[in-house]
Amino acid sequence: MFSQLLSSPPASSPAGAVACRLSHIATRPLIPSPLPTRKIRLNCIDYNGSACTVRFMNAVYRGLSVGLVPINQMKGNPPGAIRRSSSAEGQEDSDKDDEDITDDTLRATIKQSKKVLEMQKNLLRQIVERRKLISSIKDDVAAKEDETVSYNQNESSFSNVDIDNDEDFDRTNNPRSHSDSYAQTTEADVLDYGEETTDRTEVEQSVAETLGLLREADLEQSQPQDMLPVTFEESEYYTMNDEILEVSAEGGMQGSNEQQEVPPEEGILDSAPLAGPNVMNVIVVAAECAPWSKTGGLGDVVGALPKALARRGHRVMVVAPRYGDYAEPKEVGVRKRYKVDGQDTDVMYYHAYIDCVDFVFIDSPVFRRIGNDIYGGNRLDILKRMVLFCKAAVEVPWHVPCGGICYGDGNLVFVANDWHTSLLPVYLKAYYRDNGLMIYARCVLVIHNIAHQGRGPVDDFSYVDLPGHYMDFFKLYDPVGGEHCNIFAAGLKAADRLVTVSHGYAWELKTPEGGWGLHRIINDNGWKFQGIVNGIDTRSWNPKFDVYLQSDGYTNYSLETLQMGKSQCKAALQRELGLPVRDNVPIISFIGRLDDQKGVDLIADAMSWLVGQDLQLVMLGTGRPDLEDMLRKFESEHRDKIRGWVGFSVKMAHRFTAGADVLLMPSRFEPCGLNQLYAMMYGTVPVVHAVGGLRDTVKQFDPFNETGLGWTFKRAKANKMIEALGHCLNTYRNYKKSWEGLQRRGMMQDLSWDNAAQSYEDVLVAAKYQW
Ligand SMILES: Nc1ncnc2c1ncn2[C@@H]1O[C@H](COP(=O)(O)OP(=O)(O)O[C@H]2O[C@H](CO)[C@@H](O)[C@H](O)[C@H]2O)[C@@H](O)[C@H]1O
Repeated sequence: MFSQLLSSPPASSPAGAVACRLSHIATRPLIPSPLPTRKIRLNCIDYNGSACTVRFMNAVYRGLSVGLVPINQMKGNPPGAIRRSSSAEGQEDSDKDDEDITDDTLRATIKQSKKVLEMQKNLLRQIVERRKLISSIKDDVAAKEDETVSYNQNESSFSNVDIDNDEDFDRTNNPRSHSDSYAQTTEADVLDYGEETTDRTEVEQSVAETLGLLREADLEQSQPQDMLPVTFEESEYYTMNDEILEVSAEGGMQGSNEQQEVPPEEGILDSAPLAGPNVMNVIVVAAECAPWSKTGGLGDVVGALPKALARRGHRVMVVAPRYGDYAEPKEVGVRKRYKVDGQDTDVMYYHAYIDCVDFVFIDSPVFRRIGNDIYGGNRLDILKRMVLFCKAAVEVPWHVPCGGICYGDGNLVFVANDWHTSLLPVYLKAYYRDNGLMIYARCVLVIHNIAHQGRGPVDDFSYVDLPGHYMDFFKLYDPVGGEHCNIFAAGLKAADRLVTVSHGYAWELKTPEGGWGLHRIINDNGWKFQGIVNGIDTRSWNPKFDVYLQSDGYTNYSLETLQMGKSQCKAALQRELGLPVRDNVPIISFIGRLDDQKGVDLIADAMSWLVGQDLQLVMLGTGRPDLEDMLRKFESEHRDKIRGWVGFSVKMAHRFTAGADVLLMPSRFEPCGLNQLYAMMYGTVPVVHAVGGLRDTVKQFDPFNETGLGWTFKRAKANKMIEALGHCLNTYRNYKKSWEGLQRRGMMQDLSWDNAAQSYEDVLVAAKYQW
């Protein structure tokens, strides 16, 4: 099929660049026939050195390259019919067309193509400008609408403020508002050019689609049902007049001197796919995905890693439950039925395409209205939800057409996350691969936190709906739980590869203390296990672009404006929390789930020392009721120094990070930790327990060599934490230059997901070729 067209062009072929550039197409799954296409013409040179008009057949639509076929061979031929078709008729047509093409035609063609490219360049510039404009207008509007809880010392305490999850996510719309603004930009652009010729509109639309700008709804409105949008690949090479021009999706032709001030990581490729021939279909499956659903770091990872994989050229989908009425995802009109505990349960699918990633949400009554309590309910309720979710998720590549075409099961790797989706690799094996289906699909399982495993009595096995011999995957004995059914254990055994979120945690997981009963299984599967340190979403967690710093006296800042910007944010935070506004008092912050893991009790143990210092302590968290009460109590006892914000507020998490001088993370264990990474990005110096990912990411400050990023303490004990904090405060107060050095080194790191995505790609490739 297309591989015949695209592989091994004659060495002399001027079209070699086109062909080689698109060679990864051959590795993609087969596409359904008849292939829905929409005509867009690109004049270029074929393998024989002749001019030809090529037509993208839904080509590279939404990251999936499905074909590049010379238009003169499309006439009457199915997609598989290619230039060197053995069909006599095809050969005749082809020869005749070749003869018709003269040098003049070629010159005219090249001229026309140049015009088209110039037009694209202009359009791209306009899109970038409009997107900036619209998103700044939207941010202003959002900022005005944003509920601000102004603190009144005489009235209420912050510790009484519980932030409603949904409400907060509504206010946390920023990643989504970007996508909205894309969509609006596109609408505006399309309107502007509404009077133009069809050809031009097609090109513009394709460019807009390249940028991920068109929403599903836009496409439905603007095109006949049977025509799918076409697009140039995010960044494509065209051979023109022996020149290779690279069209950058961001700012027109590469090499242009224009400097655009836009947030990084917009999910838009500005170069050829970095993954090269390793381009794959990747489906990330998780119980939460920010900004739609988030209880902690898992949501952040699932919201960001897929975009980084997409930037490398992979076709990437995220599958998560639909907990609420999300604005962007639209129903795809597919309904499927799965058995859970003997009962038929219907699911529907919602889809949105944002930042080059397909987000698919599985809708069922069991997921609705639990957005504020994703892991709530009794053990069996949660288990049944996860059975349904995993059964549905594993079939998504067959049932959910993303951009009109299902992913299919070829060249496919699932990435499951934590125990909630550990049934996925088991189902993939038991239902499909054991039966000769989906034999090329693989599953990588990522461990974000081994403390939660989906443990239950052995009888729980009856709910997972698997053949009896699979019991061995689940049955586990350990001194704590006795003989029990362990969902995570089954996933670890069945997955093709295992990843955890830092090197330190990878090591800890192999120990009895760190493996929480699963260390033996992890050791047995050590050959397929490795650590990859998380990255961060440097668009939403970036002091330069942070939308939560654009109102209430906060300000965006960067390395260049660090001192002024940060002290303005500090003053704004003190004002917002009703603390004395003083620039020279250090603010220490804590953000996190209030549970054993995060070591908030160490802060309690150190309270008398803390309140004896000239400092301000601000804590944001939700979780165990006794720890929530503790926060409230600290605040009421030390109103001049301490604020304990009980609730989940993404806005306040950003503002704490920007306004504080120090982030305290006394976690007992920490697989990776994202808050310390966010803190460093904002010039906030971390003081952490040297464990798991915290040890990997926070290098101890060395005052003699002026190196390091913060302070670490080796044991999770209050006195050790106090010691580290003491050094930290001494440096803050007496060694301003060293302090600034710490801040700057933290901010200058590349903490983006791009590095981690590359390592994930290696794992995906290893899984793909593993039998
Ligand atoms: N009250 C609150 N209001 C608003 N935001 C709040 C909040 N409490 C926490 N958050 C946010 O939730 C996230 C927490 O992420 P972490 O990685 O620090 O921990 P978590 O234990 O949830 O994640 C697990 O998975 C991640 C991802 O792999 C690992 O980094 C980590 O070590 C592991 O325990 C951050 O974005 C933080 O700002």
